[in-house]
Amino acid sequence: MRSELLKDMGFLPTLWLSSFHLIYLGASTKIQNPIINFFIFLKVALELSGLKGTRFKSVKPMSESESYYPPGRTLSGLRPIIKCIGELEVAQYRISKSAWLKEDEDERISVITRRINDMTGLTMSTAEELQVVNYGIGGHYEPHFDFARKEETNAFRNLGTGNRIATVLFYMSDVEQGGATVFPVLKTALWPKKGTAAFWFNLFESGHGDKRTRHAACPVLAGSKWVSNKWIHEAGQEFLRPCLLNPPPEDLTA
Ligand SMILES: O=C(O)CCC(=O)C(=O)O
Ligand SMILES: [Fe+2]
Repeated sequence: MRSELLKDMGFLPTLWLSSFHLIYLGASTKIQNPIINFFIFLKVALELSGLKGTRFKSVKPMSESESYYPPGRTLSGLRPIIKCIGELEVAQYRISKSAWLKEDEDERISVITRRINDMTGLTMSTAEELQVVNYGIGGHYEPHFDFARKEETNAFRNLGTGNRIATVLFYMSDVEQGGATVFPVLKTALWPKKGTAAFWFNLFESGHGDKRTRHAACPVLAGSKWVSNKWIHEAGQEFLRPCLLNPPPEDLTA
């Protein structure tokens, strides 16, 4: 049925087959209509790409030194995360620049949020702000989970909205070489392509973290990589993605 529909739409089959990455993990999803959701997905992803270059109030330009390495430190062993708000954070696990874009800052951000709600069927009322990330050459993010694991009892506590139930990752640019998002357990690589996006549930319906969602951003070898993340939280999803009492197999949880 889907392929018949796509044939009628002419240009879509290639996009659907080669550019659109949608990962479904867990027993079920509330994405009922893949065709409609595909259009919304594509539209949001393209709109996001169009945001590049926009000046946002909360995003202060970085000085030359901030956009490189912290003064007085050597390259060895230091991997700074450079935040566009001008703060610099040194981390062992990633090199990137990031900014959080507020709803009320630009009409396009709230439109995008509404579309993410349309395409996932999940409420955005407890979601985090949109995070835009840029990786230069060598920029990467080591394997991690987006959700807080059992032992990380304090993570997201200040938000009061539970764990990160799902992730939407938009690719806002192509990358000349490198920069794939890899899911080692799933043996899956998503190659960044402007206007595409990935969606996955981080948590099972029981609320347990899904180990299979472990992922990493491979180093950018040539070019520059732009992505944005929308992290959707548990609170408010009770009737949209009802809980299951049965826990998943222990070896799948983290
Ligand atoms: O840049 C990517 O491909 C993945 C980013 C990511 O996993 C994250 O920001 O949590
Ligand atoms: Fe991630």
